[in-house]
Amino acid sequence: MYVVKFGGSAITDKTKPYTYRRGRVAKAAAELRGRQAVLIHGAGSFAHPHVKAFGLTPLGIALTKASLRRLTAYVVEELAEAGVAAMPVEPSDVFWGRELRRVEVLTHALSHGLYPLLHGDIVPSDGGYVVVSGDDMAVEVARLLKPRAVVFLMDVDGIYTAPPGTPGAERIRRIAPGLAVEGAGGVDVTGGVRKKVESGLEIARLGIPVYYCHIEDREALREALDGGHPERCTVVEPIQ
Ligand SMILES: Nc1ncnc2c1ncn2[C@@H]1O[C@H](COP(=O)(O)OP(=O)(O)OP(=O)(O)O)[C@@H](O)[C@H]1O
Ligand SMILES: C=C(C)CCOP(=O)(O)O
Repeated sequence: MYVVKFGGSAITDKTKPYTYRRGRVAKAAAELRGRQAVLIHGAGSFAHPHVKAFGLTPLGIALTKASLRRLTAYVVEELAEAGVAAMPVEPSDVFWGRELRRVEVLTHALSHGLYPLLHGDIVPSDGGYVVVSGDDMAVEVARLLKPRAVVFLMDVDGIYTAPPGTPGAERIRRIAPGLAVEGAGGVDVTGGVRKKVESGLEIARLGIPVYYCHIEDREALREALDGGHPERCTVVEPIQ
């Protein structure tokens, strides 16, 4: 069993509200057929701009949820066309803050041949409502279900020392504890690449390998899922 997160930067254009990048999920889905996986999609330009503009006000929450439902529908339809039957799981039904309280909803779907699909969202918590990133969800699902690997699919081929394309930015092959990087794609309210690296290290501390790969690089994804060492992804080796 695997956990795969389709990053918001990979499936939407985070510089323009509501821009779904059709075709990208399908490419990755081709490598998921025949394997068990919990899927997560990022919020991208369907939710980060709402949270930034309206915060966690009642109207902000309502608008964010509405636009995430649209994005989830696009992802589920595209997965289905590619032969991957996803079961969208409403995060606020199973999470309380960062805690996944109803993991059986995911395992039930897996045992019925479905791919449970979560997404970064606003969920209830002790203090009211909080934003929980899909990256945090990947950590929590990994903690409870101990997948063989966790893969973060991005619109770049891994984690860089500085925003890709800036002078001197280099791709990091292996992430070691203590690494601090900054950056994000477009509008982002959940910590961008720093959060993604922190989440990867948390997962590696559970003894699970983590890969950051380009969503369009099918070969690299296949290698990661097969337990290989894809040259074209950034890797976090399990920390024992
Ligand atoms: N140091 C860096 N390493 C890798 N990517 C970076 C870096 N700095 C900026 N980026 C940009 O960050 C984006 C990926 O991070 P982001 O936080 O947007 O993740 P995501 O998971 O794809 O999005 P979401 O949070 O919406 O799910 C890419 O568009 C990439 O170009
Ligand atoms: C902005 C919201 C509501 C969730 C963010 O989730 P992410 O895109 O996975 O970081």
